[in-house]
Amino acid sequence: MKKAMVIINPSSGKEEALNHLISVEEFLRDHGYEVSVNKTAKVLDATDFCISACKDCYDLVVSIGGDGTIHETINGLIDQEHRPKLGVIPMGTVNDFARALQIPLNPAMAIQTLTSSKVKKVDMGRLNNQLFANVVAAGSLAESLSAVTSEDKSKLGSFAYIKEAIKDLTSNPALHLVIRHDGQLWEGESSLFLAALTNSVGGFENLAPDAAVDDGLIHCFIIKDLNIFNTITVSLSLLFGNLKGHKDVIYFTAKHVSVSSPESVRTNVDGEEGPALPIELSIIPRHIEVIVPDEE
Ligand SMILES: Nc1ncnc2c1ncn2[C@@H]1O[C@H](COP(=O)(O)OP(=O)(O)OP(=O)(O)O)[C@@H](O)[C@H]1O
Repeated sequence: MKKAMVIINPSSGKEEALNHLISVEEFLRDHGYEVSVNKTAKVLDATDFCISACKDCYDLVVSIGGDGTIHETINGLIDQEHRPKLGVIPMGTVNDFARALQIPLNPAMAIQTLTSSKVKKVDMGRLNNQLFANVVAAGSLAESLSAVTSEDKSKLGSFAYIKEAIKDLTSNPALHLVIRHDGQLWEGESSLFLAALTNSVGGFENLAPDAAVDDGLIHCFIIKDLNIFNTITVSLSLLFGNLKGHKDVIYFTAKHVSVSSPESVRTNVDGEEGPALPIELSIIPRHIEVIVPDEE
């Protein structure tokens, strides 16, 4: 019999994940799976559950939660001989990973995709010794994005990030960053460095419109030191999907990137607080298999 492990974060989004648990279990059982359910209670529980799913040769791991839960789940796949397929029921406030893969944000519809015959091989990023699925951000802005409250995200959606960004860019100085990418060097003052694997970042599905989930590339944006006027124009470019065309934004793609700073700088990884600089980023092409909706 096929085996599915459900990893559910009851605290994600508006704390409604548990309302959908029985439907997920019933749907999987009706489709021939033996189902085990693991509820997360604290940081890294999802990673530990996913490691045991790999060791016990599960066919499928279903992550019910937000991008942070997916981040912790995929980190259980590192260096495992057997890697189950991943199914996603988006229950977070932003759900970038689901958006990028066109997985329905409506939970009842997302459940139906779990038996889709379409499986997509998706790139993963490696940051030092962990994986990331969506985005790494560094700079004072990244630190304040980590501080966006769940309450604000639920109320304002992606605009919670714009609100925090404008507050940050108008009050904090830019940082000195040293960025090496595929043999090239950029050094200067920057308000934010972003490395994206998918088109959707912070709920803005247009942030990196060229980023395909399986293109083997890290899509990088260096946002230079901004004054208040440029902060507004950069925010508008972001909204209208032309961030890379803004005169104060440097855009490039790479397979290896290192970021360091003489200052003490923290990062944000897949929406959660990440390690301090320096960081090394690389791409692991088509590393995990995600169940996505069948073609219309
Ligand atoms: N039972 C729990 N109570 C509180 N926090 C939890 C629990 N289980 C896991 N966590 C933590 O929740 C965070 C992940 O939340 P997740 O990102 O899934 O939801 P979200 O923040 O609402 O969604 P999004 O990232 O899409 O905005 C991780 O830091 C994880 O360690």
